[in-house]
Amino acid sequence: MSATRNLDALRREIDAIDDAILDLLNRRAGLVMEVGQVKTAEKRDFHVPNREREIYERLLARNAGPFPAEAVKSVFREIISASLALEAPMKVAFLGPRATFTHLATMQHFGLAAELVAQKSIPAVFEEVEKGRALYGVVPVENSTEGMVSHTLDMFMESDLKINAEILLEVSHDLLSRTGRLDDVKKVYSHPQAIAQCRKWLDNNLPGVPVVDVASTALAAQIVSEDYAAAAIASEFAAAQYDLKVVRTRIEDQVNNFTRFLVVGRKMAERSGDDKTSLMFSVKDEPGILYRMLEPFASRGVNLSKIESRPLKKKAWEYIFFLDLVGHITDPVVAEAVQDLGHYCQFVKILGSYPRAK
Ligand SMILES: O=C(O)C(=O)C[C@]1(C(=O)O)C=C[C@@H](O)C=C1
Repeated sequence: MSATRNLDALRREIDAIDDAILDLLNRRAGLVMEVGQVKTAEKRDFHVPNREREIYERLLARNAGPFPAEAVKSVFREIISASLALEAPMKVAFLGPRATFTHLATMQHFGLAAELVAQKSIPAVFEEVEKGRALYGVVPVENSTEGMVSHTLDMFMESDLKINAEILLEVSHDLLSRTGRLDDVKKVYSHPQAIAQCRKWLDNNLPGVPVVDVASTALAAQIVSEDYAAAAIASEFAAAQYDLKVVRTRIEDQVNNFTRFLVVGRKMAERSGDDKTSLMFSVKDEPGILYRMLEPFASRGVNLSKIESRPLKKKAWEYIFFLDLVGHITDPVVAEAVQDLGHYCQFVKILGSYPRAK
């Protein structure tokens, strides 16, 4: 006799476990609904990112496998997303159209039960949140295939929204078409940055085939859904959305291609213990100023993770700086350094302290 149990017996046991999981999920949902009533009575926020983080961290530390850590995170992200929707529906605006990488990043961060609303532009995403029609907005900020860093950074010059979180998404491009055959492709559509990221692959595999720039990878997929002789460079997710076949996967020239997105909201995020702070400022135009504006951070050992400059639109040759540092604005050394920086600046604006994405 074999030591392994037969398939029917194993499946019966799996069924019993699934029943127990489902019963527990419903018991959990009942408690969450009670939490919702308490929050309504006490006028508290329904969405509590710090509590969610605590749950993930506790479970990931507890998990001994073989169920993969990544799957623990995604299963519980959906459980919590659906639970929150039982308390109060949560609306999140993102830079659309649907099936862009921003859409993917938004789903990854908020789960599938949040109500995700596509917007036509970065200013429209900000406006939805400013007017209170959405609780959060998601926009690309760095190395993006959907939009430029500068558009998002410029928004903070006028807007008082705060950065609540950052999302890092590994961006991978597929070639998509109606037929799924490389020989049929007589034209390629995509966003200019996606095209740039797949340049070598295109030269080697589709030499001489015209490549057309469009506003987003999702729009490329939409166009191709009506043209049998064309292909789009877009995500695998766009293939499903626009009923396209995958001609080739992962056609980007560089692996490990990450795009960074920002989640903006009307309030400051709470401290998580491993945070980052973004700020913007403009300095007086005088000799040695660049050196002096970095000194308050260097002398206190505050780690700067990024600095960018943008021309001030109203005045030629004057610049605004965007700075990311490691730490929370309520950390004494960070607060002191920022206060010192203020002595050399026309203005300093804190854009938010938020958990560092891993
Ligand atoms: O603990 C809470 O405050 C809840 O609302 C419950 C819960 C959860 O499902 O665990 C749901 C949403 C919140 O963002 C955090 C946690």
